[in-house]
Amino acid sequence: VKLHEGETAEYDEKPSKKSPYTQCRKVGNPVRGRTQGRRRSCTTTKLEELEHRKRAQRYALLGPAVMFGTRKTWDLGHTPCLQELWNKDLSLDASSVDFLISDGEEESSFLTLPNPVLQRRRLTSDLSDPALSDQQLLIQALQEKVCEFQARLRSEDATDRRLLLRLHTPQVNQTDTSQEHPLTNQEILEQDSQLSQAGFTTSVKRLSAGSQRLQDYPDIAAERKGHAQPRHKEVYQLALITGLQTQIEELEKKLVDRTQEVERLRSELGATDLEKQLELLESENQRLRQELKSSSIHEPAHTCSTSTCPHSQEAAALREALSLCEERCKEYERHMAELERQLGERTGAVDELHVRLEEAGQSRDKLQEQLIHTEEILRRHSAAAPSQAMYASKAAEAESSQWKQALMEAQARNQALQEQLGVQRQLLRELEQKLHDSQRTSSELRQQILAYEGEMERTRSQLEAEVQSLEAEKNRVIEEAFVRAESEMKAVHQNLAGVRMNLLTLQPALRTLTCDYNCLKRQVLDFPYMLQNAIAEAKQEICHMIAEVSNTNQELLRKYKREMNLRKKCHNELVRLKGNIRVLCRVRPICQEEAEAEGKSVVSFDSDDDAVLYLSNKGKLMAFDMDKVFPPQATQAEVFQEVQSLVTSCMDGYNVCIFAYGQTGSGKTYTMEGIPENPGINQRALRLLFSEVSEKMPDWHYTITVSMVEIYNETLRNLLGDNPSEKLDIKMCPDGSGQLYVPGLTEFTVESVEDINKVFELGHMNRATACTNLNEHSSRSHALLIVNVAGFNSSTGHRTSGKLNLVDLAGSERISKSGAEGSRLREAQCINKSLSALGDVINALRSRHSHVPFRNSRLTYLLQDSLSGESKTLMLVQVSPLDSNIIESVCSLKFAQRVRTVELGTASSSRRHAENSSTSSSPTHDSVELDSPPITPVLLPISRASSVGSSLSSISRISSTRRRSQSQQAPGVRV
Ligand SMILES: Nc1ncnc2c1ncn2[C@@H]1O[C@H](COP(=O)(O)OP(=O)(O)OP(=O)(O)O)[C@@H](O)[C@H]1O
Repeated sequence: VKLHEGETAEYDEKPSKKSPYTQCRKVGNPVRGRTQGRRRSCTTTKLEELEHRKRAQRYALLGPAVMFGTRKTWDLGHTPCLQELWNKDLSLDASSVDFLISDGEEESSFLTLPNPVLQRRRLTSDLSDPALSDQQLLIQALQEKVCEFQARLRSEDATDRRLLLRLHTPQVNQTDTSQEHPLTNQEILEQDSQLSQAGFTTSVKRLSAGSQRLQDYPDIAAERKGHAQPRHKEVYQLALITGLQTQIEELEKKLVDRTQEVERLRSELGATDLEKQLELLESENQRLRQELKSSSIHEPAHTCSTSTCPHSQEAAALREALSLCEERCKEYERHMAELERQLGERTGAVDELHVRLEEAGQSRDKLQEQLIHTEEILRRHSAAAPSQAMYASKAAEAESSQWKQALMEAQARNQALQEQLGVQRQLLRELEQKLHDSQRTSSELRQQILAYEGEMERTRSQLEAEVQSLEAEKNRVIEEAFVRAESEMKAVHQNLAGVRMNLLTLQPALRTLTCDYNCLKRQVLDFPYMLQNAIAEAKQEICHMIAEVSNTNQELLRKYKREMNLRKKCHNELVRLKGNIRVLCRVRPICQEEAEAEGKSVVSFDSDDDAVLYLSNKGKLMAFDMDKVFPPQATQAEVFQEVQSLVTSCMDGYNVCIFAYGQTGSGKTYTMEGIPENPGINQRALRLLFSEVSEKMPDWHYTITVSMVEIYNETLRNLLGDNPSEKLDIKMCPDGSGQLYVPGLTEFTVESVEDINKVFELGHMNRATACTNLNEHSSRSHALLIVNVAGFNSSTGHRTSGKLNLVDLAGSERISKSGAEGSRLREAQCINKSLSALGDVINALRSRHSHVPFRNSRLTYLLQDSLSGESKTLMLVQVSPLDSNIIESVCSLKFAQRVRTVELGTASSSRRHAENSSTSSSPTHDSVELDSPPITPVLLPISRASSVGSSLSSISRISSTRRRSQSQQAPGVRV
């Protein structure tokens, strides 16, 4: 501070309007060629200046602001020249550097330039002046800003400039060879170096060059020399402007870069590719269109030629496909046009961006021009007055802020444009993708079109070949037809000649025929009237005859009904006469194993009488008389035909009982149930009932219900119930009707054969579940199928109720023979007891006992209503033809014959014999005397023979006679 003050004092002691630089020059000039005294004083001054410069060098190291004020050329302040220098900055050569150093002045004068540090100190001292303090503060602020702005710009050029300076240093040294100031040059170089390092070298050089220009205007220079300090301010302002220019340049560069980048991106984004693709697609579309046109041109002719061809349908299909392809092509063309339009829009947007960029460039140029203009104004104003300079600098600062704002806006615009560019790029990518898709689709379509074309070509060739062949065929046929026509024409001509000849001869005949025709015509005209009369007469006759026939029919129907009633009465009378119990015998065939084992049948038949059965027992022939005997070859149908009249009786309200009796294995179950492929009486009876029911419709309505029970060891089981093991009981109806019923017995209403099959299946299944061995179990139990038939005549209101009991009895067995014990013995005892009870009941019934022992067994108790009253009973005795079973066969046959004989006896004698034989009529085989010969009259307790006093032969004869008379009556009697 002392030094500054001292220096300031020094300058204050020499108040002058000239700048220190001018002062120095004026002081320095006499040094070279004037008086010694003056040289001495000048030497002293130089020494002081050197001292100052040393100090300034030290201060120059403090920072760029200090260094900035150390060069003498900073007071030039010619803005245009500065601009020129700026523009020519890179073209500085050795001469300019030389000029920079020597600038046409003496080395001493250069060296005696006032120290900028002193000048700065002068400025600092000026701060004490209140009038200039604001201005100086503003200038200092501007200086700092300029320093900041220029620091970046100058750092790039610093190295180059320094190198240039060093290259020209020898010249400078040569120029400044003054012996008096050997260290001054070195110091200057050091200063330059330091300035270069600080980035101000360029500005200094420019300013040095400007000083040269300043010398071209001596008056202005002189004036400015007198205002050293204001010039420094101008320099600062210029530096500020320079900094702003630098920024503008940078922004310009950025703009240029962005523009180039936009261009590059445009090229990279494939605008040209898109255009190429568009061109390709357009050319492809053009080609396809031409192909389609050509194909459509060829198509009609082809169609016409092949309209009658069998391939026309195929061709039509191909044409259809082709039209579809055309439509698709059109659609893709439209799509392409849309894409082109979008591309045009994108191109327009890019052009618009270009325009905006150009506008930005123009605005930038305008800003530059404004800047130049402002600089000029500033320069002028700075030259005019410091206050104006300050104002100008303020304005420049304000403008610079505006420029900054403008630049920021430009940057923002640029950013927005870049974003738009990104969007456009994305859109272009999408369009590119769409174009790829379109290309792919068009290629596929092209392939399809090619395929169709190939197909059409093939079809066309085929059609052409066919057309050719057809034409050849046509020509051949035409030729043949022509030849044939010619020959026919010849024949026709010949015929025509003959016909002409005939015509001449036929004319008289024609006249005759015409007469005949006229006669016939008259007759034809009269014919409708005649026909009408004849029809009316015929109608009358027909009506008369129909009435007669109708009357006859009525009479016949009445007679038929009367006869039917008579027949029914006769049938019932016949049954009554025959007895309500009929006995049939069936001999089962010998199976293969039995034939192989024994192969001997002891049964024989009378060929003249089918009611007699012979048994050969130990060489003696035993004859048994039955109502009918079925030999082994008798079929199920034949057996059923014999019993069907009884079955239909239940529809008239009778109770019917059909039971099969015989030893085990004699064929009882086969006869009653049969086998699935050849059903027995049970199923056939129900089928017959169904057919009768349908026949009697609609006068009669019948309801058929079915129950199935089993009697095993005197226990009643419900075979159609949910629990077949449950024991049932037989009870008397509480209504006092005397009817029996079984509480809990299941009844099924059946209406079809399917229902019957289901019922039988269920009963069979329940019977099987109740035992371990069904066959054995079935042999030891009685199976009953109970069918109730209830009828109602809707016209007469008459009701009927009948019951059909179909019984498969357990097999009779000789206990003494089988030697059964335990449970088997009990089973046999139960079976024998029930069979004995059955025999007793039958005997009592046929003997018309007042008491019939129905309750002696479950079986007879259950069959009570079917065995008593008006009920009808049929016993089927099953016999085995084997010799090993002859005893059982004899017992069974004897039992059957007793039953039948009792029935045929007189009532009184029957009753008597029945009473006498009530115990002996039991069918148990143990009662048969096997050792004694089975003489029939003896064994028959109350035989028909005893009543009529005849032998076996007489019995057979009588039986045969009855059978024959019965069979003679049968056609009219049987229902
Ligand atoms: N008329 C016939 N034609 C052909 N085979 C028969 C005939 N009668 C019986 N059979 C056969 O003889 C065998 C015994 O018959 P089935 O079982 O009907 O005797 P069963 O008297 O019912 O015996 P069980 O008292 O033990 O029940 C069976 O195999 C059966 O098919």
